[in-house]
Amino acid sequence: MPDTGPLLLDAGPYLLRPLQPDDATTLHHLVNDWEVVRMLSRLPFPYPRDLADNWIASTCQMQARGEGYHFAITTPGGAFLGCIGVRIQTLPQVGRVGMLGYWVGRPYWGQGIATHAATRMARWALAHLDITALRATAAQDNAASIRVLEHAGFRHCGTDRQMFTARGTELPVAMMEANRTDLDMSTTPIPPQSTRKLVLVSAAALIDARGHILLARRPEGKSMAGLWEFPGGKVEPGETPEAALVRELHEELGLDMARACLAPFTFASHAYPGFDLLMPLYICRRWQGTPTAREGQKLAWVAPSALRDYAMPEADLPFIPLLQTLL
Ligand SMILES: Nc1nc2c([nH]c(=O)n2[C@H]2C[C@H](O)[C@@H](COP(=O)(O)OP(=O)(O)OP(=O)(O)O)O2)c(=O)[nH]1
Ligand SMILES: [Mg+2]
Repeated sequence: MPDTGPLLLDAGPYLLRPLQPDDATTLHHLVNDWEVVRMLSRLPFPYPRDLADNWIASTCQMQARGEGYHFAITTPGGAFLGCIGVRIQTLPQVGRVGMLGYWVGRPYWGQGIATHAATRMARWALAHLDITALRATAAQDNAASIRVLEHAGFRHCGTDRQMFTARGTELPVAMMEANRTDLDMSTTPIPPQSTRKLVLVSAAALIDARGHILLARRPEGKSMAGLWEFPGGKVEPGETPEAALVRELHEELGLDMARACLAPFTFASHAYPGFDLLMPLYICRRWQGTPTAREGQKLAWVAPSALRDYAMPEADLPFIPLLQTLL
């Protein structure tokens, strides 16, 4: 067994420690959740209670034999949040690699826990284990997990298909890899919350007499080029969100409208890899002029039921069901 140093790791505000037999009840309670299990390739659903005991016992054996290292993710106070682990595999041509896997209980989603844990675990594994690289797979429909791996410094290295026991079918997966040159072992890659940039963007759902919504396709050269968005743009210093939107709709589409025609509808709050987006979405049914693509963007009037056919930035996805309900 390699010298791994103490197996109590700090992961930002969380802790990683080896699994213990008395974790079984909480582990079972959190993992026996369809939304969790459906993203994990080898786990059955329902997840039987005794599997939790057996799994924890097997992680102790794997660790003793130097075959795998599995940790509980906890708060500093010891509350159990999820699991993360690396299992060593020897692949032809590649040699020994660590397969990274993790899950976080649904009540704790959206807090960056998996990112902190994966970031720490990846660095720990490459620093302490005799492996050439770490690999991980995530179902293609698990965007959150793919983002976690990207944040932790993994690169996309291909696609594959994997059996997902709970879903009873093979699914496409993203294959991701990180080696020692991918990860800057000396620094903590997650910026502290205070250094992340918050970007305020105002956007509009322009709705015509038929109840269709105007989408604009972000042009080449802009970030997220090719995705369909709600027209709008960044709020400049000193501007109100409404004034910014009136200005943007004029600049981008040649429309004129009164601020009073913008009705606040909902907002998006989304953590992109490089910044946090806060984006109020206004509903607008009255304007002057005909929307004209002034920035080389494509425009489309889209029926609410067809919104899902247009690839959108991740931040916008929660808008779709809300607009479908409204219209
Ligand atoms: N306008 C708009 N931006 C969105 C949407 N969804 C989403 O994630 N964004 C992101 C993309 C950008 O990072 C940011 C808006 O930036 P932008 O590039 O459109 O800003 P802008 O119109 O002021 O243009 P620029 O002068 O900065 O190039 O918000 C959306 O539905 N509409
Ligand atoms: Mg814009």
